[in-house]
Amino acid sequence: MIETDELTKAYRKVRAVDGLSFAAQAGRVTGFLGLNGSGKTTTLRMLLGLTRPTSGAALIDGKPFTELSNPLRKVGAVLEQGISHPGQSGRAHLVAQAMLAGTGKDRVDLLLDQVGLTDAAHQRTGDYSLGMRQRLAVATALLGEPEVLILDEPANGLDPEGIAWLRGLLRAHAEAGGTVLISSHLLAELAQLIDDAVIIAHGKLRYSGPLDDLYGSAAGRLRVRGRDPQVLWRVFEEAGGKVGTDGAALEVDGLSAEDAGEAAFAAGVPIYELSADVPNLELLFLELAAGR
Ligand SMILES: Nc1ncnc2c1ncn2[C@@H]1O[C@H](COP(=O)(O)OP(=O)(O)OP(=O)(O)O)[C@@H](O)[C@H]1O
Repeated sequence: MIETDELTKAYRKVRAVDGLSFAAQAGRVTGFLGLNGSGKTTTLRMLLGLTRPTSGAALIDGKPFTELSNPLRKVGAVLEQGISHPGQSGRAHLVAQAMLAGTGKDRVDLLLDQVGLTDAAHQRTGDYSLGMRQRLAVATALLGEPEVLILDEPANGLDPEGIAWLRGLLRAHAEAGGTVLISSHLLAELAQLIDDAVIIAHGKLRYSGPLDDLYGSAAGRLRVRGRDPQVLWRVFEEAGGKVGTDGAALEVDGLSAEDAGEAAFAAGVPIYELSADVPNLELLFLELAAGR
């Protein structure tokens, strides 16, 4: 499990991270979301012991990274891409990283296969596409068979096939009991990958919880047409809805389609049309992430 408690990092002029408390649970894939400059990388760096917190705690299984007995085996991380030497092949890069981490070279070919780079194993990483570099970075993070994965913007540069691959990999890792924390500045990029979302703005927590609950809170507006709009207007308001009209149909906020249908049925008014807008998750994310 990954946990932060009132985590704060103050630079001279900015509080990059400001009293941030959240947890990423084992067995779940957690998205760490915020606009550019909201403090994501600073938080991940504190979790990885690369930046010292001004106050508060950044913990992995209850301990700061620097106090873990075997940190490279416990935590695999992708912080920025482009860490490999451009003249080195993907395979040579992984072999060198395995030596550095003391994990042995046995898993290198298996990992190349797992991230879909077997055919490009001997190609110079300088010639890799952005998506291939992301795959290599993920392979590097997996070298020590870590329980915890921390990935900064791993979906950046991946095409739909790459996203599907990443989803499968992260899902398998979580299902095996691992903890996954991945950051992005786009909710849409992570929507298919994550179970839980942590959203920050200006270093402060704005949302933490299941992605489904976020969808729930973004319940769409209903559009209703029926035989007697005036009666419907009244019964929807009595049921707790906020009612308006676009001239052709009633527009109802704050009621589920089920509640609206039942209320109309109870009032004896036939319904001709009842539809719900798809919740605009990106809009909701932008509102939360803007931190207003
Ligand atoms: N070493 C530093 N010295 C001074 N200010 C810093 C330092 N590192 C980060 N900051 C500031 O802290 C804030 C948060 O930066 P951070 O890189 O953590 O955000 P981010 O959410 O990861 O953004 P991005 O998605 O652009 O990487 C920014 O205002 C940044 O300018």
